[in-house]
Amino acid sequence: MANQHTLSKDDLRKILDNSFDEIFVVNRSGTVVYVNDACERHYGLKPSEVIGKTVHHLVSEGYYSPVLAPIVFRDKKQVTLEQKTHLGKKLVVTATPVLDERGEVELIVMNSRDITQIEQLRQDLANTNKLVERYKIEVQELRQQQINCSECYTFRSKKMRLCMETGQRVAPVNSTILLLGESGTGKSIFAKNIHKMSQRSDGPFITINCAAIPEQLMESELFGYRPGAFTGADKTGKVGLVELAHGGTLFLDEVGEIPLILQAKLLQLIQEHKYLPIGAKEDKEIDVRIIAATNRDLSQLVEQGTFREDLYYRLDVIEIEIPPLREREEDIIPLLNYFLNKYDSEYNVSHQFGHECLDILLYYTWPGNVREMEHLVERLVVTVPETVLQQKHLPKKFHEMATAPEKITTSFSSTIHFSSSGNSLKEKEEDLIIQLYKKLKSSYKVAETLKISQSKVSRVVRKHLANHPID
Ligand SMILES: Nc1ncnc2c1ncn2[C@@H]1O[C@H](COP(=O)(O)OP(=O)(O)OP(=O)(O)O)[C@@H](O)[C@H]1O
Repeated sequence: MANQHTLSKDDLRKILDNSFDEIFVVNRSGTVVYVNDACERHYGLKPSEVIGKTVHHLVSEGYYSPVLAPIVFRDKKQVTLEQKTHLGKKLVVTATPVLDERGEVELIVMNSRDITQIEQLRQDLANTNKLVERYKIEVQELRQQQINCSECYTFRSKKMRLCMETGQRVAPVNSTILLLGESGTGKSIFAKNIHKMSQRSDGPFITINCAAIPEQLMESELFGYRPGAFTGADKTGKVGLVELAHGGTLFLDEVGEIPLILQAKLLQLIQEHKYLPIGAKEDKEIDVRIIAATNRDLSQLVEQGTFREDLYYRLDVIEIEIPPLREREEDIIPLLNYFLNKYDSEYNVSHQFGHECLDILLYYTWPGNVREMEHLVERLVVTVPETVLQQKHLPKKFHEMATAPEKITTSFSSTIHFSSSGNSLKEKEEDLIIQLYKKLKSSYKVAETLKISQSKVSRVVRKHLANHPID
């Protein structure tokens, strides 16, 4: 190569030919006057096959498109565009005009960079992102299934999903959990699931129903006693339920019922992981995680003086409230089907819910929550010989819900009567929904007729017709 300051024509050619980007020069008549070796990669043509041809010829032969030169000749400005070649390459081409002294385009220098690979990478990345999104959904579904499968926990509602997510988050730590909720909402099964999701899952899960053990027996049942601890005691002593839970989870159901005199002992157990069995001289150490549940308002019990405030705060480290079934109607059908399958396979029979029957069960407010539903479904499975469970198979209270108080006559228009002229629009709308429901006996049909959502119909019907507890 020539000295550092001057480059020969050959040097310049070498530099241009070794440029990764294509350099493509056309003169004022659109004829290619120079192209470097990159053109072989882009078009599969040697420079000698391209030089001397016009851009129009190359484009009409289909080597690449679109053509940039005419735009640059017209605008006399730099233009950047994407081009595709017949070899499937994607190029980003910047065409720069070189003007003569009269301001006319003398040459156009085009610089083309192959972005096929970048494009491919971009495409791959987009596909990967799509895959990641899909996997995220699959993982979420698997996690949900896992939750559902462990202890057969069934739910679809957002409210229950949030509860479960909190449960999952706190399962691995040892903090005490307080489960709140009406009777039958599923607090015990929820507690079992937390245990299953915790590192203690191989250990025992011991339930103590504080309301079921007579007060005078509770201390010995819970904490056990040493041999000969008191008159009438078993000579070998007794292991308490608390000790049985060692290495696992102790579930204190209906904790609000625990007698005041035992609350101090429970407090010590939670705070120090120690307790004194009856008749023992030394405390016993224990490794348990405590989950407590109540359907009572513990703060009110504290105010009334029947529950220790310090114990309340100790229990209430993480509070999870399980909503009643009437506040999560999306769970009703999945739970009904879950129990139907469960009892059908238990009793080796086969049933399905008829539409009207399902409709009625959807509007029902379930004062006894999931427990009430489970008992009802078991009863239906056992007592109904037909395959399709119908309205007539339901207990009496459900029939009342479905019966219209006024006689509904033939045509739709003749049967809709607003009950009072002074009603608000909302009341009138509800009135219409109710009357139509009494006629059509299906929320789906009402929703379809009035072009409103089925859940709205369901809400209104429940409000007006379904507040009868069942037997
Ligand atoms: N989401 C659910 N999926 C499946 N079964 C459920 C679900 N929720 C509750 N159950 C079932 O409903 C019944 C009542 O639930 P559970 O005993 O857990 O309620 P609870 O809130 O602890 O009641 P209580 O306050 O009266 O002790 C149980 O048989 C339980 O297995």
